[in-house]
Amino acid sequence: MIRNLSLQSTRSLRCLLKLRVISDHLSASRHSNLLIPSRKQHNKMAASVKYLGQEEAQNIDQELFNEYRFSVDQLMELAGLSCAVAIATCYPHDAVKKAESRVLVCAGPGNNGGDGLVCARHLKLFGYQPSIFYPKRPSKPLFQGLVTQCTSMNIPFITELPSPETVSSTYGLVVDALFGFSFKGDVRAPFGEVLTTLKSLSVPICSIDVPSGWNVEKGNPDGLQPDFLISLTAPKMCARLFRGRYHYLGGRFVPQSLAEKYQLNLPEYPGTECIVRLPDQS
Ligand SMILES: NC(=O)C1=CN([C@@H]2O[C@H](COP(=O)(O)OP(=O)(O)OC[C@H]3O[C@@H](n4cnc5c(N)ncnc54)[C@H](OP(=O)(O)O)[C@@H]3O)[C@@H](O)[C@H]2O)[C@@H](O)CC1
Ligand SMILES: [K+]
Repeated sequence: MIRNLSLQSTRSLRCLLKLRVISDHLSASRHSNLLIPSRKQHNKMAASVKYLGQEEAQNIDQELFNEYRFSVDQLMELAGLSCAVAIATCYPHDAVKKAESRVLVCAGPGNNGGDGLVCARHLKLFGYQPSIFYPKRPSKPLFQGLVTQCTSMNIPFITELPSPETVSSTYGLVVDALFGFSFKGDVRAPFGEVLTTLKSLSVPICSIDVPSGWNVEKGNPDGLQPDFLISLTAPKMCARLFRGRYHYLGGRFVPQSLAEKYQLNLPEYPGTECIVRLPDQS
């Protein structure tokens, strides 16, 4: 009798889990049925897409700039746009709980932060109400230009990061653009407390390229646990430990010869889309 019961309960648990996966796909694909690869494609991607080490990611970065002569601005614009498209796909206006779809973008001192500024600008154009927290700004013209563009589009910059409770009650979504694949060692001020605040939020966190504060290869079990991750160019090794709901690939700018040289085995992007969903790692 007990055996039957437990058998039944495992069966019903399994079908509940299946329903959950289907409903997740349906809710995300409600706005983007093109972006959810079939189960077959999923399996193919899971099997073959390459997860990059930190040095490899930096080498590809350098090759894009030095061999292929891309400018940082070009890649950052494409990367930031893909972040905004993926976020809008997964968190359409009605899903961003707070009134006027308020989003807080936390930008760091490097190019990951630059992606965040570009993402904020595109989210504004998509009808979201982004604000930006940008505590440490590089003095380079690229970043000054990005700040000017945001300011001229009435995207406010906040100078202090409020308490987790205030952030969670003011914004429906937080974009983590603090650190990407060049994060190294223990987090240095002023970003330690920023990460502590982000870890205590009760609203979804969308991480760009790498969940900030994670070791790019080994991850960080005590670190941020974002709901959403968009890997740029190709996923980093730590992305294998991502357990949120949405994992996307963006930054559709990799020349075939470079993809072949590093055997990236990137999945196909559907049609003209600038993002593609990657399979869950669970
Ligand atoms: N290549 C591509 O395909 C593309 C790459 N793109 C984007 O570039 C990102 C990589 O950008 P990135 O190299 O500027 O490094 P990033 O991760 O932003 O951080 C560097 C900054 O963080 C700081 N810092 C580091 N460790 C720290 C710590 N423990 N505690 C505190 N601070 C720390 C470090 O300071 P430093 O060590 O130099 O003093 C430096 O200021 C990549 O993830 C992607 O998002 C896209 O734009 C386009 C396509
Ligand atoms: K990040």
